[in-house]
Amino acid sequence: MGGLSWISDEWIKFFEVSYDGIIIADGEGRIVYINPASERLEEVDKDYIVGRLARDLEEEGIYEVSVTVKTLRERKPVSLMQYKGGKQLVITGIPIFEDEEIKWVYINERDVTELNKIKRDSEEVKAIAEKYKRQLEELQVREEAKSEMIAGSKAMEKTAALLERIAPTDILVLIEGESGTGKDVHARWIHRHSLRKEKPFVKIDCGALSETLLESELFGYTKGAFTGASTTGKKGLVEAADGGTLFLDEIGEVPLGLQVKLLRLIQDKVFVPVGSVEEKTVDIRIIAATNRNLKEMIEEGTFREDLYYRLNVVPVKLPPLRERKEDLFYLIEYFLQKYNKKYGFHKKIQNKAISRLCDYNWPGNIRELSNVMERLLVVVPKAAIDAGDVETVIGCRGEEVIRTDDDEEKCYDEAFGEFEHYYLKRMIQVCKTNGELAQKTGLSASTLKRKLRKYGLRAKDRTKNEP
Ligand SMILES: Nc1ncnc2c1ncn2[C@@H]1O[C@H](COP(=O)(O)OP(=O)(O)OP(=O)(O)O)[C@@H](O)[C@H]1O
Repeated sequence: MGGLSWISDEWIKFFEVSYDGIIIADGEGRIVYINPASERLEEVDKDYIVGRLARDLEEEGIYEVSVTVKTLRERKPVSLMQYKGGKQLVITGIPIFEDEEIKWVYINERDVTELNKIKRDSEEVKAIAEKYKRQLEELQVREEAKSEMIAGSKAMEKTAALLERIAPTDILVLIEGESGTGKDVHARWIHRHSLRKEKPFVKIDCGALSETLLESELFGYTKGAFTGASTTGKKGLVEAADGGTLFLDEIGEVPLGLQVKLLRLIQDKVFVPVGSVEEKTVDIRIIAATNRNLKEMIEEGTFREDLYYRLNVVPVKLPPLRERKEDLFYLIEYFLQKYNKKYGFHKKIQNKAISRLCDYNWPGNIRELSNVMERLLVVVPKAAIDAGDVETVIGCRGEEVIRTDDDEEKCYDEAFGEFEHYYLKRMIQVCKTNGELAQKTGLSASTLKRKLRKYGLRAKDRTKNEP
């Protein structure tokens, strides 16, 4: 091994099996050792290289740029990137000094072709994923824009006209309506027709989370704000909505403690992340929605009056479907087309079937109608849906439908009792509070209490005054 006789054979064995190329030159730049990996990477023969001066090999073109020459010249570690036979090599030269003179130059050569390919591939995969994500988002926006908001009845036409006027402003909107009446659809419509439409629309269901979780989801938290908090902290949804719209769904479910913080956000557009003392400012439009009677909640002391008046600048009331039967015809037609298109059908619906749909009370509102229409189209193997098919599909809900086929067998009291039982059960599902139940049924608290007991029904009320 020439000038390397001072290195033990054991060490040379390590060099020989190294995957990296290793070259050692002396202080004059004469190659004294080259390992098999370097021969392979540089496509050279050690018998031709060892004993030769690096600068001669550079002149001969064996090495395009000799790292040995460069290291000797610069007297410090040098790194170069070179291409050889389709390979990409990173070559590093390290001078080893003795009495301030360079005694040896140690050269390490690493093939980074695969590494770079993996990096390039992963960048390409990332770019493709990004592209698809963008396309998906665009598609979603277009789909959303396409999804119409059907408003056939006079009441809903008025609401639509109001929304058109207020959408381009930043005015606060409070949407009230039972579950499934279209609060989400209306909030998204306002955003899509606002000046913020290119910015995010962020929805949070305030009823789905505990107070602590809701606060950290909304306002985010700083690192280590609580046990289990991420070490980096987390941005909240309020910040995610910056520039766009924040849709606070089920606002009536926000606990009193958090209502003060929401008031501050609505009034001054400022908030404080959990665990922080610094206020942050955002530019957001707020739309809130509820299926609770907030006025009643104020009386009960469970909703702040100041927050209610702040939110309720423009109230949008969405009546239940049973109170706007005119819309039903348009909605039936809309869902018929929608699901025909989705499943590639050309099904029709007979007038008697429409009239049967109109008889139904729709406690689940438009969401229920949408589900029923989809089921009808999918499960009925006929070109035209008839009244019997509607009976079958709605009847699948068991006791939700009053069976009339054997009414003639019953006395008045029995038939009426069945109806009353069904009616009260439905109303309990629809009404959120006992006050609302009393108001909608027109029954006094004591009568309600008696009748509910008679049928073994329980109001799922959250108010204190049980009837
Ligand atoms: N005016 C409408 N035109 C067409 N489809 C509608 C309309 N309103 C609601 N829908 C449809 O009805 C379903 C329920 O609507 P949405 O989720 O907006 O109701 P919601 O009042 O927000 O319900 P919840 O209170 O349960 O969240 C959705 O599938 C929606 O697409």
